[in-house]
Amino acid sequence: MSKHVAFYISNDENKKQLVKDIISGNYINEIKGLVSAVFSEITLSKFIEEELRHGEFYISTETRNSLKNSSQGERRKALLNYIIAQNPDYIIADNVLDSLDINSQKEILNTFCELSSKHRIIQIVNRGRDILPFIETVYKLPENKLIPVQSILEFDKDVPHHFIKTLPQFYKKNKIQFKSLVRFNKVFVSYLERPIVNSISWEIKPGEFWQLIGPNGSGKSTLLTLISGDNPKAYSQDITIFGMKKGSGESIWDIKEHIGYFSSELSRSFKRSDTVENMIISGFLDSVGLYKKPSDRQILLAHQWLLLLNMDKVKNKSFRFLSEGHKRLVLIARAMVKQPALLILDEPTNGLDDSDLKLFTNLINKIAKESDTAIIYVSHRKEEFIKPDYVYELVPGQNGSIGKVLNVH
Ligand SMILES: Nc1ncnc2c1ncn2[C@@H]1O[C@H](COP(=O)(O)OP(=O)(O)OP(=O)(O)O)[C@@H](O)[C@H]1O
Repeated sequence: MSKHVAFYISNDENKKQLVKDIISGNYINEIKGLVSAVFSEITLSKFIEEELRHGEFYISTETRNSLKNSSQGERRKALLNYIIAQNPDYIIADNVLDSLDINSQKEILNTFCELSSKHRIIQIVNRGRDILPFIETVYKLPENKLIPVQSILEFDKDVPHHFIKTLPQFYKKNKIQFKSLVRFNKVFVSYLERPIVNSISWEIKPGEFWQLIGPNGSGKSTLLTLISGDNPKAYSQDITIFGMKKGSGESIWDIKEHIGYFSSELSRSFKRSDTVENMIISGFLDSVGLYKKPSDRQILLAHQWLLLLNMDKVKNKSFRFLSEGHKRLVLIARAMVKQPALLILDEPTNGLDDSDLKLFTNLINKIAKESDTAIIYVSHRKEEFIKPDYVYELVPGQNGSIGKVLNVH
């Protein structure tokens, strides 16, 4: 078998099991008993858990921050440096380019290219375009059998991914009509005296579709937490959310009521075995699991979403056993059932395979077109299928990132 190989898998395949099987030498006999290191989200989550449990940093970032308080990109860079210091015989690299801005992608690619001259690299990948340049053979794993992929074109099979029905239009009685959803006026945030964002003036109006971009650590998630009410630093700033000035006595629920939220981490955090239908209905209550009897109207609306997603036949199945792509569709429906004024999508396509990516982005474009919900879509990748109305870019500087509205048309 060639030295550097990739396993091209879909979101349906069990990645944890695959990593175990690789390490135990089930697929590549020569690596049995050698020292491995795994570069993946799962490894990072384990280190973050250790940090929380023992209060000790096993890995720290360039800014000497804990992993928990670091941005996604900073975490990945820190993990790679840690792995290099361990000097393993081989590295299993899972979704290498996820969560990284273009410059960090280049940096990590270069590092992996250098590493490949000394260490065997085994890549796990679910997007054709992410296959590392030095990979010699790509395998698929139908029924756990290794089948070499003959041509890269195999990844671009054009499967139809449309949603035929229109979006459920079951409007809320007494729906509040906002003039403006989010208004930041010269917002400044620092952590431990390090300025993060500086003089951010940004307004989001009803129905607008914004993409928020900026390199790793530029403050994108920080801005989202200022909006969603999770960041106490918002109170000392001139921020108005849904017509309420921050610090004017509004509760976190006054804000959350109007926000639908989705991140790729969210789909991993649901570990209970709720049905697909209950999962959607729980979006009305912002709860994990369903503790109240839903109303007829709530059930009807959830069914309309199930029909739209073509998932009415699996409504009684456990959410946990859906493919990653289908889980995300259900979680978008969950975020949308209450017809929020604002839908926040934080790196929503991380880890999606080629096929699920198309399905997912089609749903987002449909929501942008057919509903009056405004969208903030945070992503590093230029998602070719996503068509925002506006792009807001965070540009880092010594005094924190400043914001720029880019012309997309
Ligand atoms: N609670 C905190 N304490 C200390 N530093 C923090 C905290 N939260 C965020 N930071 C720092 O603020 C900076 C901005 O982080 P943020 O997560 O907003 O960036 P980002 O643009 O979303 O990055 P990425 O794209 O990599 O996720 C980072 O350097 C991060 O380490």
